[in-house]
Amino acid sequence: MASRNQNRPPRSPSAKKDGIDQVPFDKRRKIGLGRTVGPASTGRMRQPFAVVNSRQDGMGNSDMGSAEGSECGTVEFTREEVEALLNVKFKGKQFDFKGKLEQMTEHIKRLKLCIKWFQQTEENHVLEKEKLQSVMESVEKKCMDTEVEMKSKVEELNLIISDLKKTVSSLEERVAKEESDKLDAIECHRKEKEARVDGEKLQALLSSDLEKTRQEKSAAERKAASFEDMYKRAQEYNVSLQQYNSKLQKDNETHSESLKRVEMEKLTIVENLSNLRCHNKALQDQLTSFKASQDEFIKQKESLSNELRCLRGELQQVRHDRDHQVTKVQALTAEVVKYEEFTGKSCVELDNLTIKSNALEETCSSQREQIRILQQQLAAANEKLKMVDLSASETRAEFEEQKRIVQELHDRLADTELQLSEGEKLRKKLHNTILELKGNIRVFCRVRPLLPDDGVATETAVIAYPTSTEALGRGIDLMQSGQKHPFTFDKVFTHEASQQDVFVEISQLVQSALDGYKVCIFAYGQTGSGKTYTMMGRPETSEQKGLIPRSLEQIFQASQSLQVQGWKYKMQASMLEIYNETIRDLLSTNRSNGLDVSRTENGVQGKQYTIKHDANGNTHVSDLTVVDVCSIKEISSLLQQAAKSRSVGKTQMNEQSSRSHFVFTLRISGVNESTEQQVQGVLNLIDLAGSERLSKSGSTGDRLKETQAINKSLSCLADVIFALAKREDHVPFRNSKLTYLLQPCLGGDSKTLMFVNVSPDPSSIGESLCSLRFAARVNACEIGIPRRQTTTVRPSDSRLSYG
Ligand SMILES: Nc1ncnc2c1ncn2[C@@H]1O[C@H](COP(=O)(O)OP(=O)(O)OP(=O)(O)O)[C@@H](O)[C@H]1O
Repeated sequence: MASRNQNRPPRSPSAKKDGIDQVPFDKRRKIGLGRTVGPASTGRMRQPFAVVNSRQDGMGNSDMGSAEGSECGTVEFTREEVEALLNVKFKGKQFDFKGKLEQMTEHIKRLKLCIKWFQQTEENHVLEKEKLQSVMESVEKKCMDTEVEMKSKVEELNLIISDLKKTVSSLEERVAKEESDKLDAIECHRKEKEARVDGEKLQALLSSDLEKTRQEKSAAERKAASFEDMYKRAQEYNVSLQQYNSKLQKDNETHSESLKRVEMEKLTIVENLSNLRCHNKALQDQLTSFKASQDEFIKQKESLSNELRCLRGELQQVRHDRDHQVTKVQALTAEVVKYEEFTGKSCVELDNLTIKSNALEETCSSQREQIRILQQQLAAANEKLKMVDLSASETRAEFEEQKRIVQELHDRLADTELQLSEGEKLRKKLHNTILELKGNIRVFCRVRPLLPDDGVATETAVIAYPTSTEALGRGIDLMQSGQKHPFTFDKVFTHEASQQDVFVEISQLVQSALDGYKVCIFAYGQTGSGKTYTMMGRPETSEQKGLIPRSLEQIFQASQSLQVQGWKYKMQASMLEIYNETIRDLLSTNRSNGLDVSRTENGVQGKQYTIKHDANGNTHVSDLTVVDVCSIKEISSLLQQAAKSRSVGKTQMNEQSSRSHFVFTLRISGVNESTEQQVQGVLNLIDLAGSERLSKSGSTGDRLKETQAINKSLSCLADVIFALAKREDHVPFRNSKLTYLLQPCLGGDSKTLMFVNVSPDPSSIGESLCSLRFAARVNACEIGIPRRQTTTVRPSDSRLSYG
């Protein structure tokens, strides 16, 4: 025991003053729940062992002796030396305790040196890492800046390029459009010209036709005039012929009268015929001549009539011709008018087209000018683009260079990270070794938020969290009457920490229950500090579920995913509470008035449960209901049943949930049929009753009895912790049901974690200080070495059973 005490770190005077067994920061920082299983880890601290050095002469007087003399920090260890140091075996005769003690002292000194060296190396590593990270960050920042700048430049350029491309394409489109317009206009112009020429030709033709027609018209008019003259003359001639005819008829009448007279005369003459025969003959001759002249006149008349008829026909023809010519003239006149109109229209159209053509020519020339300007602009833009390309390629080259540097730094960082991870592995191994040598219990502190019932403004906060690097996330300062009480734990959760945040920190611990470790998590703190909230929470809401439901969910999920590796798990759950130093089975189906009952020959009586620990450190409570569970659903219903059992007890006996200690136990047995491995883990999740000062509680009667029972069991817990901390020969585990139940967790080979729950309410500062002091003591307490329960089974023996 004396030699173990030499290994312990010196206590700070302030810690002593506070009555706290404080462990220095650096040492505690490495404290964790390692799970190294090997020849070294399976050995217990209390077992005798021999020292064997890596570069040794068999008695440990090796090169490491050089390290031994210089504690100032110039000593260095190689990996082999460290491993040799971790795997030392002490030599000597069986009962040469003195020799062995010396060897152990030597070995412990070397271990200290090694730990010191490692701490320095680790600090150096951390410093180097930080340096590298800062360099890396600055370079990455620079690089990112450059990248961002580049990106923005490239984007800008891309924008300019796209703008220019758009402009060019739009201009090209416009040019093409203008060209096509121009071509259309030219085509139109050409067509118009052709139409104009055709029109002109047509006009000329029409003009000549018109001229011809005019000539024809004038000829026709002349002809018509001549025909009219002729008609007039023919009419006149007709009139004269009619006059002549009437004259001839008159003459004929006169001649007839003359003939009559002649005949009369003939008669006279006949009378005077003879006389006148001659005369008659002459007269007859005269008559014949007259007849001949009459025939001739008749003939002449007939020929004149024929001529008149002809002339009339001719006149008719001329009239007809004239009418025809007049209609023709009229048609020609209309045609002339039409042509004149058409020619006028064509002229207007031609003028319009000429104007349009002129306008188009003007547009063409202006567009030609515009195209020229745009081409100039394009050339300038191309020039600019070239420049920009040049600068972009320069920037790209710079970027590539930066990228290369970043890559180099990445590589260096990866190397360093590799080194660090190697170091981390070594650190973990050393840490586990330290933990195993020290057998510490981990302590997490959780501060609940201020509740409306606290009735205190946040300004009067009495809890602060130090922000120094060494205490960040691990320190908590309690202010009481202007005095600061600093505490450091493995982890401190502020009032802002969620249930998930808390669970993340313990999930590894829960996982190790599946790996065959005994795991115990319990919550300690004054009434109303948040123990039940932390352990159970509100299982019905996913965000406020506590550690118990979350742990069980994880256990079932992990056990299922391990099935692919050949693992088969069997789980058994039990739940009990310790109320007034009495164990109560919360899953018992025979409950009466909140008490478990059993029927005996003498009638019904309360069950007496006894706690037993076997050689493997497994705890058994006689007659306790143990239920096989296969799913989280089953466990949830059991938890509900337990909650009901507790609440029944509460109602009947006017107790509060905090008036009893709640213990949930899950036994996990795993068999791997392929590797023939067997593990047995236990997960104990405990919600302790709330500590309360009698003076403050003002309890009386049953309530006073409960408070006294709680305080007694908690003070028994404190006694056990203090005895363990002082490494006393006798640890009073049996003084209370709670401590006896927790014996394997506190003094055995469990991985144990204590939550100390603290209320931020200033009126609770006294209790908070007590809780924190107690927790600090627990933190400094050395318990057994976590040991994994694993065996290799014969395939036929793979069925598990509990005693
Ligand atoms: N972290 C937290 N966030 C929000 N509310 C909390 C938190 N911790 C505790 N509370 C609330 O504080 C109140 C007291 O918490 P809880 O019942 O868990 O305390 P307790 O320590 O178990 O008390 P007791 O010892 O009397 O059982 C409850 O209303 C709970 O919801």
